[in-house]
Amino acid sequence: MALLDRITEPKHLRGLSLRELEQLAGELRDKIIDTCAKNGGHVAPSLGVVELTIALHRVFDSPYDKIVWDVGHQAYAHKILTGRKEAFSTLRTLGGISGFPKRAESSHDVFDVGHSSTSISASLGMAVARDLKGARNKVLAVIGDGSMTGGIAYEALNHAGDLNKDLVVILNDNEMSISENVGAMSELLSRTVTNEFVHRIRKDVGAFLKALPMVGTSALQIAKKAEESLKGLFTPGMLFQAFGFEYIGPIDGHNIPLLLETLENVRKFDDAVLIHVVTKKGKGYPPAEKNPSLFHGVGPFERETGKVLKGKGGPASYTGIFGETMKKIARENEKVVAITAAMPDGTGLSPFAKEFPERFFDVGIAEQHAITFAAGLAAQGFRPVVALYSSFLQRAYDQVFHDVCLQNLPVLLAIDRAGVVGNDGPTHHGVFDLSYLRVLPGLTIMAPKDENELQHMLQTGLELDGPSAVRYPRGSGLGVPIEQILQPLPVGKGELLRDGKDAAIMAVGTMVYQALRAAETLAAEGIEVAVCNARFIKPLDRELVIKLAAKGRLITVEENVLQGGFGTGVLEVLEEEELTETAVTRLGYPDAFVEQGEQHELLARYGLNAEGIAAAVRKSLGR
Ligand SMILES: Cc1ncc(C[n+]2csc(CCOP(=O)(O)OP(=O)(O)O)c2C)c(N)n1
Ligand SMILES: CC(=O)[C@@H](O)[C@H](O)COP(=O)(O)O
Ligand SMILES: [Mg+2]
Repeated sequence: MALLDRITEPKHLRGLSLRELEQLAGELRDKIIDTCAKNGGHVAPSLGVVELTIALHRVFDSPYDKIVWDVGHQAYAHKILTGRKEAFSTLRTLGGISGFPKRAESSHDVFDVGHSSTSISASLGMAVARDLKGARNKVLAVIGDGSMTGGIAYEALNHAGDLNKDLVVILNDNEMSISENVGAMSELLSRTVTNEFVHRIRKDVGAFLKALPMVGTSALQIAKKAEESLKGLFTPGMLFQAFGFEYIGPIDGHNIPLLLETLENVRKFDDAVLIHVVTKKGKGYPPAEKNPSLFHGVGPFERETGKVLKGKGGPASYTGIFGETMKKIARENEKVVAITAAMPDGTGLSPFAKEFPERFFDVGIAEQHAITFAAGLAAQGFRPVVALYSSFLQRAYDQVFHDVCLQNLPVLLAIDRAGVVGNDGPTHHGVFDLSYLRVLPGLTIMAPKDENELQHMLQTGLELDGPSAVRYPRGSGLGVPIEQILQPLPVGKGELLRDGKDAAIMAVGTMVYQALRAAETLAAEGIEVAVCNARFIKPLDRELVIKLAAKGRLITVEENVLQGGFGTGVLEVLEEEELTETAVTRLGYPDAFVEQGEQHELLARYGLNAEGIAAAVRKSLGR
């Protein structure tokens, strides 16, 4: 019988020998690789923390002790060890278990995640709650080096240093974000990890600590002294000590005995402690070790070779076209600069970075800074393009309002992953941006019907005097021809793609071709429907709205929540024009968080495909 079959709760780990724990690590890796080969998933982050997860669950008493995972994309071993071994085969699928910790899924998932750098704040809150309740449980945050580039992590450290709570922060340092990690902090960490001198001293201190049968404050004091003895070097230890944390490390995060010993010791402290653990991203699966960026988050792949099964050969992705267009534009306009928040590959900017290294900026997982940094550049005459995922842009809402729109600065927001993203689920779906951006005065908002229009919209945004946003979806374009000359579009004008007397569909972005397909189906049934591509969510083409409203039945379609989105904008125009006779049906996402699943499954579920749109038109006509 596999060892894993004996572990239905973390407490079962306590009966295992060291050799068995190591065998268990192998079995966990096997299960993670097997499942992800079928379902896709965050393979490399999860493989890197298998030993750490075993050690955490062996030493601490989850869920009484609270383990807070940052981002949560590395928590697969945690899921398997906490009663979800069978359910793990449903990972990331519609109706299956989430790829991230989720409180609704298990009492061992103590905080919902998906966005980065929240773990120290959340665990500090839990530590304060514990003390207010007079409880004695431990609280642990596990945060990656990439997530330590996010400002909220330092806000939390700053606060924690002030409160001095019993709190453990485990810094899982694999020297990688999704791509290579960036920034001065990352350099400081890796300097320490690779510095021979520091290693030697720490080894000596480690041996000394082992020789003494002591725990608690005295051991910490020695660790502190060791840190202080590193004269002339500024170390992460000094930084974290300045924040009021005791610092332990760096230690090998794949060495189970060392992890157990360290965690056992730390369990007895009641101060704020940071343990710096060094791991290898993708550990134990050669394709992932060799290419940790690809295997950070990957679709289904062939287990034996690591070959990714789909994604090659079809139409270019919107992301790819965005990256290509950026290069084209930058060759013509030297004021154009590109900014990403730790997603150079995900946003398609890596080729731009290669061609224009001085005009490309990866700011780390720092969306707020990315926007204000862009505003500074724009204030000095540059044309910054900030490429962010829709869901992550939410982090920087005040910066878009205060630093960009209020000053009418010409920053272009390239909003990728707008609409449903698929298996990452509700933390990552980009279904709110039209609503939260539409309320900002002076912001021009566009959504292309296809990848060719995307490039023209980027050109349009860059020719405006004020701020603009272009939102486009995850995945392949439609395979339409890509025009070589970039044409700015007339601002605030939609295009009528098809006329029809019975009703009109006003669609934006990904919904335009679906609307056209719906109109074709309806035409075969004798229903004649007009279809327009709105192109601009703001400013809306009022003339077009008025013209189409005259047909008596208007159907708006968007890949956004209905509250405050494109359809709401159309209703506002009708109200302002007193065209209250027109029957309006709005299609979009409801006032609820959209679950995980394949994009096409989710679109079908919410009626946002040709069939759903056709059904809505029939209903509106009473057929
Ligand atoms: C606010 C936010 N921005 C961007 C991301 C995308 N993202 C997910 S994981 C990750 C890298 C995290 O690196 P690290 O914390 O070191 O974890 P590792 O994957 O290396 O284990 C990024 C940029 C995110 N989840 N949240
Ligand atoms: C965990 C995380 O936030 C990212 O890894 C995300 O899963 C990437 O998504 P894409 O695959 O859409 O780039
Ligand atoms: Mg990392």
